[in-house]
Amino acid sequence: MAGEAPELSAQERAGKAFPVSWDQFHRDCRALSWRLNEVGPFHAVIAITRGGLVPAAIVARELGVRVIDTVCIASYDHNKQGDLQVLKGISEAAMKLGGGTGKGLLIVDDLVDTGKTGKLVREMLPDAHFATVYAKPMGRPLVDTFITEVSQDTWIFFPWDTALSYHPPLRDGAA
Ligand SMILES: O=P(O)(O)OC[C@H]1O[C@H](OP(=O)(O)OP(=O)(O)O)[C@H](O)[C@@H]1O
Ligand SMILES: Nc1nc2[nH]cnc2c(=O)[nH]1
Ligand SMILES: [Mg+2]
Repeated sequence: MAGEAPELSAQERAGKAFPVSWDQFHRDCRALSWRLNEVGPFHAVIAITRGGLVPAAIVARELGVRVIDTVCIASYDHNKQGDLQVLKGISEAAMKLGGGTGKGLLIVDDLVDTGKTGKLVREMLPDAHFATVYAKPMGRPLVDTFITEVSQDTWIFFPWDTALSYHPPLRDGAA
């Protein structure tokens, strides 16, 4: 049939799936906190929304940090990456705590993929420490601390985006 092939989403292009349960995510965030405890103390945590909110809450709890700010960035519309849009910047109060360059601040996100989101936030806070739970090779050089590396052709499914559902058996007719 004539016509263009439908554009593949980032998730379809990735091919491999890496589903993460709440338990696993919590364990990985605790492991991240252990590593960050060697680096801190931090004056404040800056969560890159929305995915960074969940690890930021866990890490802030473990490290005893009570000042939490957000930088709100939209890039993936479901699973296609578009232009980055900063919907809310870092607050004046958090900027002040980081001396204008982010020194002593901890940026937290769930993952780096292409690194575009992380690069943008690093430009806002060049002296901050940037931590993610997961990292793909393209974004990895931007991150100071992370827990698990997954291949570039893997799509990570977070527990807040998924639900338990029926899975058919491997062998046809075995159901
Ligand atoms: O390294 P990159 O290729 O820039 O991708 C990484 C970003 O993509 C996801 O956020 P998304 O834009 O999907 O928004 P969300 O956090 O609101 O889900 C993820 O939470 C990271 O912030
Ligand atoms: N959930 C999810 N969001 C992403 N945004 C960019 N890469 C990913 C990924 O692997 N999983
Ligand atoms: Mg995000």
